[in-house]
Amino acid sequence: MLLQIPALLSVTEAARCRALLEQQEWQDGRLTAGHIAQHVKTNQQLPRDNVAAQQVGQLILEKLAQNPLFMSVALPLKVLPPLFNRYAGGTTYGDHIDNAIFTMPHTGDKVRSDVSTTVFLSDADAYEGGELVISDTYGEQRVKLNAGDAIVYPATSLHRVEPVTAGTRIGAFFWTQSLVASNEQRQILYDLDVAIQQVLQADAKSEAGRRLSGVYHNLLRQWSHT
Ligand SMILES: O=C(O)CCC(=O)C(=O)O
Ligand SMILES: [Fe+2]
Repeated sequence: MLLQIPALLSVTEAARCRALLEQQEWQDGRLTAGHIAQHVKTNQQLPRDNVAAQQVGQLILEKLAQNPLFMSVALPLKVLPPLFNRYAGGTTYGDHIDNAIFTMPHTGDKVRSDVSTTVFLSDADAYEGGELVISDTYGEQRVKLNAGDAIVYPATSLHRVEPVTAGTRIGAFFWTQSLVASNEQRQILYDLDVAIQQVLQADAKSEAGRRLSGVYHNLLRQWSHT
């Protein structure tokens, strides 16, 4: 399931992050690409030890932790610190599937990528092209969001970023290991959560809401791994 998270960062926050990141020294994205990505990746990235990138990454992690939509759809167990990329002058990232296992900086903890996220930091009208094209069970979804908005999608999906033919696209991207590895089970839990919130908004003391909430937690107990 693809889910948009509107205004994960405010327009002002996104502009401030973008201004800071623009001044940094960007590297060839191929440096961090695996064998297959080497051939399809021409974008740029900031190195993990870039201090400005770490600061913006920290802000994004704090915003995620306060975002009910992200918590509900991703059910995060471990979130890798965000990385940053830049596309301009026709650069692109062709079709690929993300690596399954990453290493958490500092701790060396292994993280399985269940959920992929891109946070758009450039305004959609600031560049041409640059759509994130994600293949899911219903076909190709073309995603191009405003600065501060994020898209969450299953890490199992084939995806690419179309060449940016004018202007510059800067974004953050990162992977999350979910408490629930299965896309299908996460989708069921998300739909159930949305329904429960609707029932409880209409009637905070709803008996049905209380029972459904119990079902949610009992399913999560069965399906989660920590
Ligand atoms: O730039 C994006 O939106 C996605 C980047 C991406 O797919 C990756 O780095 O694996
Ligand atoms: Fe990717």
